[in-house]
Amino acid sequence: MTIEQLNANYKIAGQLEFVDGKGGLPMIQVNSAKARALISIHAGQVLSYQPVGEPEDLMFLSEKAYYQDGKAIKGGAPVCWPWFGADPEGKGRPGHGFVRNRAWNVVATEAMSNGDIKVKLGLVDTPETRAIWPQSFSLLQEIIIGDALNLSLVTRNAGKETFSITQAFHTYFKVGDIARTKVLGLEGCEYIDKAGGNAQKQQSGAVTIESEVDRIYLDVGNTITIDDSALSRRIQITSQGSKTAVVWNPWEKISKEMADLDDADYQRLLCVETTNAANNVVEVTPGGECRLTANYRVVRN
Ligand SMILES: O=P(O)(O)OC[C@H]1O[C@H](O)[C@H](O)[C@@H](O)[C@@H]1O
Repeated sequence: MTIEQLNANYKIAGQLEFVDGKGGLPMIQVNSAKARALISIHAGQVLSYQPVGEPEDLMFLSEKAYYQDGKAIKGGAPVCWPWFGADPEGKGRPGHGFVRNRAWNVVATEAMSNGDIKVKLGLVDTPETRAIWPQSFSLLQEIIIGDALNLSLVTRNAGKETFSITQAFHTYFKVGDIARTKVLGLEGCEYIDKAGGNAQKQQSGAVTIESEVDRIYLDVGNTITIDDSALSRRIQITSQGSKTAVVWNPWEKISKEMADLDDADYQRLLCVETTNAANNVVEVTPGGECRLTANYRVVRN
């Protein structure tokens, strides 16, 4: 659909419109009484979210991000699906699955009675996706933009066999200064230290970032908080349908190596990802569905 057709079908006057985004990718701009947001239909990815009255975006979005078919957009809330991390079958398929670098469809937009804006984006299997992953599926992402940002990813098995998935909202949060940022809520959790030879360790106290951090926390609770003293804010992440969480910061060397990150970006980003990863594999039976939800809210004292 063209931008004109999308606007004719789904625009919400004064609050939501479709625009030609960077790289000519179609995007959704939300500007309501509660918040501003930018969503890329390509990749089904929220790129920006800022509640009214908050001085800063919640999300980090790289100045050097790619905006092209076949590439992931570095920043915002990428969707990793139907696997998190490297190809689980070692066949050389793309890391983090294949839905974060292809076009999704607009399913619906809605102005809710409480002033929130709801956007539904979808993706179903095609010959192209079945060549990568031989399953019939229907994926629906519900994005609710209000005082908080609520993301839900609903996986439906449209085939005849049970399939297994891992998945993530691989969200990049903006932080004022990584050296003054802590992650709370993971105290005492076991984690797989991907930057440390996949050793299993136990978290003692708050998570602080002083070098590359790439960890899958296991059996986590449903609330994790980013405490960012440089921006004087805390971001509360509440999840449902997830028993693992990933904390990632590339630190200096990887920031320099990644062409879609600026050298110093590790100082201003932190990924805290709501996941089904590692041992938290989810089975979806024919006709069945599973739902992964992440809710992001700025909390001030
Ligand atoms: O650069 P990407 O493919 O988006 O991946 C960025 C990072 O994502 C996750 O957090 C993984 O745990 C990391 O191992 C990976 O490096």
